[in-house]
Amino acid sequence: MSPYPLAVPTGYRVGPWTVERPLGAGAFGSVYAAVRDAGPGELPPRAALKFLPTGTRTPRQLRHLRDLAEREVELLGRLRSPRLIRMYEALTVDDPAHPELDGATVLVLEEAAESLQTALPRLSATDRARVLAQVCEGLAQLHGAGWVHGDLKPGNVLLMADGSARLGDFSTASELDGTHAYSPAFATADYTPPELLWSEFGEHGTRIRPTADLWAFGVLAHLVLTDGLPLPGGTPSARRDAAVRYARGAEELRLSPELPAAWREIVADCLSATHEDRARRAGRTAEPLSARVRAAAAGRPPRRPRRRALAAAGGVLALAVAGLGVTLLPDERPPGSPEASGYERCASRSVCFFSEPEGGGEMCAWDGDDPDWFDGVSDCAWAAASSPRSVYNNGGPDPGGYIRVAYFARIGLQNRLGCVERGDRRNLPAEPGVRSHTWAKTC
Ligand SMILES: Nc1ncnc2c1ncn2[C@@H]1O[C@H](COP(=O)(O)OP(=O)(O)OP(=O)(O)O)[C@@H](O)[C@H]1O
Repeated sequence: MSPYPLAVPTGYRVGPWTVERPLGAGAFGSVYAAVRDAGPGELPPRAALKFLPTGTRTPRQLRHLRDLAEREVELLGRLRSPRLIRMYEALTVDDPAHPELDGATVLVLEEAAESLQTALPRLSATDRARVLAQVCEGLAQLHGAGWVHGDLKPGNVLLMADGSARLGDFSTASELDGTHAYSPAFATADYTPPELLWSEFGEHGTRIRPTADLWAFGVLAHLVLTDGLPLPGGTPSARRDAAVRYARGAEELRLSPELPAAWREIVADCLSATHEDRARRAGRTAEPLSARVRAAAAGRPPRRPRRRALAAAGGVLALAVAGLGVTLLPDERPPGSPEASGYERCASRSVCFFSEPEGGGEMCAWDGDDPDWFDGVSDCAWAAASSPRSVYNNGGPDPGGYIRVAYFARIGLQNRLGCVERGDRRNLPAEPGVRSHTWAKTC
C-alpha cells in the first residue's frame, strides 16, 4: 500500500500545475512537487501541492477532512508572515475519470527542500540552534496574529533551499476566541501538553491555548538539541504515562545532560507541567520566549532575570521573587537601601525605569531582557498607564559586552525608541510608552 493517503501519478495536472514527484506525506495530506506551465504570471514556477482527500471517504471522515482543509486554507489565506509557509492558491480537483482524486482539495504551497524530520541528522549544532530560533519566531508570529498551531513537531517544520525554517501544516491550527481556541485535537501525543492528554473533546473540538505550542516547542528543542525526547519511555503510550506521572507530581522532569546550559532553563520553562506555570515561566505566547531563544541560539548568556522586576511604590521596596520558580543567588543583593531615593534606588547590575523625571515616582527594574513589559518576564503595571519619564542603566560589566540597554515602543523589541549607555541616567520624553527592552552591545 502506498504510504501516501492519496497517490497522485507523475505528470498529473491540476489547474496550471503538473505533478513532478512526491515530497512527503502525513496522516491526511500527500505532498508533491509540481511545476507550472500556464496560469497567472504572479504564481511561481514551482510549488508543493498538498492533496487532501476531501472527495472520497465516508461522510464522517469527510466532515473531519473538510474541517482540516478549511482551517489550513483559512489561516494561510489570511496570514502572511516570513516564518510561515506561504499558500499561493487552493484548488479542487474536478476529475470524475479518477474517482480517488475527484473532489480532493489541493493547497498550492511554497516549496520547501525538506522537513526538519528528515534533515535533522545532517544538521550541525549551530544550524540546529538557528532552526529552533526561527521556529520560535514563527510561533511568535502565529500567536501574535491570534492563532495556535496545535501540532508542532519536526515533520511540520519545513526547511527552505537556503536552510531557513518555516512552520507548515496548519490543518490543526485554530484562531483564538478570547484566551482559547478550538482544535480538532489531532496533535501528536509526544508533543501534547499534559493538560490536553485528558482533556475533553467538545462540540467544537479541544480547547487549547498558545501555551500548548510552548510545551511542543520544549519537546522539539530537547529533541533537536539532544536527539532524544524529554520524557522517558520506549513507546508513545509509555511516554504519555510518564507525562501524566510528571503532571501529577509523581515524577520529576529529567532533562538530558547533553542539553546545552544556555537552553536548559528555556526547555524546562516550556515543559512546565501546567498551563499556569508555563504561562508564568515561559510566557502566555511564544512572543516573550522568542528573545530568550534567539539569545541562546546566538550563544549569548541567557538574559532572563534571575529575579522578577523589582517594583518600588511610594518608597517601599518589594522583592517580588515568589512564584517564578526563581531563586535569589547568594551574591545578589536587594536594590539600593530602603532609605535610598531617586536614581539611587536602582540596584547595581540593573536597568531601572521610573515613572517620574530624575528617578522619581515608581520604579521597575530588571537585570535581564524583557520582550513584553506587561506580559513577559514581569509586569511593570504602572507603565501600562504612563510612559517612563527617566531611566538609569546601572548595569555591571558583562563578558559578552551586553552593557547598554535599548528600549522599544512595541513588544518583541520592535520600534526602537532609544538606548542608554552603562552608567547613564537621564530623563525621557513623555511619549510614546516603552513596551520592551534588551541589553545590547552597541547603542
Ligand atoms: N510546502 C512543502 N514543501 C515541501 N515539502 C512539504 C511541504 N509541505 C509538506 N511537505 C512534506 O509533506 C509532509 C506531510 O505534510 P503535512 O504535515 O502538511 O501533512 P499532514 O497530513 O497534514 O500531516 P500530519 O500527519 O502532521 O497531520 C511533511 O512532513 C513534509 O515532509
